[in-house]
Amino acid sequence: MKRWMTVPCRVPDHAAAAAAAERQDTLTKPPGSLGRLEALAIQLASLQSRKRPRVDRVHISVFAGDHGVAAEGISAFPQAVTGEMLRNFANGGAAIAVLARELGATLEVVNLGTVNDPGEIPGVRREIIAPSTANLRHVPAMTDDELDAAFDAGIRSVARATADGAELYIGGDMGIGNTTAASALACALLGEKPDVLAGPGTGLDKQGVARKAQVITDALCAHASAIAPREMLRHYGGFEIAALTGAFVAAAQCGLPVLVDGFIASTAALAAVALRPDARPWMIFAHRSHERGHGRVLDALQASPLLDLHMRLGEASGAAVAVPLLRMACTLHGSMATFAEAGVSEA
Ligand SMILES: Cc1cc2ncn([C@H]3O[C@H](COP(=O)(O)O)[C@@H](O)[C@H]3O)c2cc1C
Ligand SMILES: O=C(O)c1cccnc1
Repeated sequence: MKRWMTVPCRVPDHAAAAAAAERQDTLTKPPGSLGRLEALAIQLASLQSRKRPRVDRVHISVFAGDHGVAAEGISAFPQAVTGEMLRNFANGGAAIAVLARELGATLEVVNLGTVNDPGEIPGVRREIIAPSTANLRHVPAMTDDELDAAFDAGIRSVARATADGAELYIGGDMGIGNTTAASALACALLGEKPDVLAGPGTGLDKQGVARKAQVITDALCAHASAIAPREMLRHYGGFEIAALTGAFVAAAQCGLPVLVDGFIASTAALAAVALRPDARPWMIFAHRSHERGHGRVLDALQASPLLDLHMRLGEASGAAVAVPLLRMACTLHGSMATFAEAGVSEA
């Protein structure tokens, strides 16, 4: 285990949570009537160590990487799409680019290795590890060095977010074939069967999903010796998945709250919690993806996501859509009048 992984995560500020809870009960509403918005404001207060939390400054990092397992025909789309989407992120046409603009969030896109590499593009960071991971059906997806490089990419993105004064960190994924990698990783971490976790991804038909489940079954058999979470991540993961794992641990270590996106990001979060259980309090789960395995992963993390919009895109899009809810929770908490201020009678 590398040294950074041994650094403990910050402990949420329970006094700030208590102060925020106390303030909630003085606001002009029946106590508890704003439901989960109250809990969110209190949780953010404890994570930001502030009586009145804010999520004005949002940092979004989208990590892209290709997957050797794409050779097994487990995606409805060709592998070239990963590289092509990098241009679309940079040109502002991808879903997450539109949402980040709408939110006034910082969006950075990190190319960790794509077969159809677009080269230098303004607005895309090049942190190439290799053109692709290896085919996890037969061999480990990554070498030790590649895994560490992917972790580092995630850790560095958190450092940039912190330096930029971010109040919330969001991580996203782009990588054709990554629902297969994430499903395999989740199967390994949870001891679950492939047909419970494998879903259509970008739109496989029934036969395609059955093929995908078989590929994962073969992988679990080939890598039965990968027992420790780090080894599971190395054997089944991808560059972008490992970067997200590294980022989530790093964010928890430096006390930056994380809003977790869909199936891919949640599986990276599951790996992060397997590596460092004290990272879990720093995660807020944005939405329930329509991808089949997400429910099982959320259950394992004891997470109740904020939204269920049947989204199944990744790219951090589901997390971005949930940001306005966090902002409204903070604004209500910070700006509502108290009973005393408004001259309203209490119960
Ligand atoms: C145009 C396009 C944009 C995307 N943005 C995210 N994904 C998402 O879908 C892919 C995973 O699904 P699978 O495992 O079935 O390949 C990943 O790239 C993920 O980020 C996209 C997929 C496509 C096709
Ligand atoms: O929920 C996700 O993260 C997801 C689902 C399908 C395809 N790509 C990502």
